Amino acid sequence: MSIIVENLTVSYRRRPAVHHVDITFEEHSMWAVFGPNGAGKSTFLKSLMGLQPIDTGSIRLDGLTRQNIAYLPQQSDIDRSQPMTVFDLAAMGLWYEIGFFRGINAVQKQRVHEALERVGMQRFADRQIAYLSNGQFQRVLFARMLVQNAKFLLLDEPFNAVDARTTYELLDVLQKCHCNGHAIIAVLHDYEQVRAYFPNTLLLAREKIAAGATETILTEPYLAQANAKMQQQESPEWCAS
Ligand SMILES: Nc1ncnc2c1ncn2[C@@H]1O[C@H](COP(=O)(O)OP(=O)(O)OP(=O)(O)O)[C@@H](O)[C@H]1O
Repeated sequence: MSIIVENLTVSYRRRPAVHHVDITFEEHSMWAVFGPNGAGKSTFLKSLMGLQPIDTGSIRLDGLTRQNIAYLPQQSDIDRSQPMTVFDLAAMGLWYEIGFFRGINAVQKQRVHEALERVGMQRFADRQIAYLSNGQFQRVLFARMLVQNAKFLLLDEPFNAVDARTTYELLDVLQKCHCNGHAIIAVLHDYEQVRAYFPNTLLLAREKIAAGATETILTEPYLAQANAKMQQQESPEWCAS
């Protein structure tokens, strides 16, 4: 089982945000996607999910269906004002199994409660999501992702605007998912988190700068190369090819 990305280019108004990227994500792997601001990290993740049209190249799901990939978008992409309880939001992880209109059975209900338990939100099951803190809301989004029970978990800046304790506990949840055989691909900004928790890193600066074992990728020469590449691409002379 793998996600195979070949020669991927994704543009906004003909300007590439992701440029000729090749990489394969194998099952059971744990990857950080790291790079400067505007490096195309979120765009890359959205294109893996089929949420962003691609210009060239391909994304092949080998031995996987879309149902096997769960996606946790940035909090800013989610409308929190709608009336919905914590339980209902977590239960949306069952969508691939039941669609919008069927009710959930006792076993599925139990799965939702277990997922809420794993992220420390079981006692808030009946609370409206509008009343949650950022950290609590992120815990519920993690529960929704756990309920889906997908083979690959894709997360876009999951710890942005989240308190330190929640970040630590959710990193622990991710590590357990990895130990239980799930593959994880997360866009992250925090160098120390990547070094401490993620065995592999894809370093992006619109192009792939490097990919592989984190200790060999998050090094001064590669990081400098990523920054230089971004500056070069910001210049008016840079012409995508
Ligand atoms: N919807 C959009 N329309 C036009 N341009 C966009 C859009 N989304 C992103 N971009 C541009 O594409 C480039 C890559 O953006 P993206 O958000 O993928 O990068 P990122 O690495 O996730 O950035 P950050 O770390 O700042 O969140 C940036 O130059 C950004 O301005």
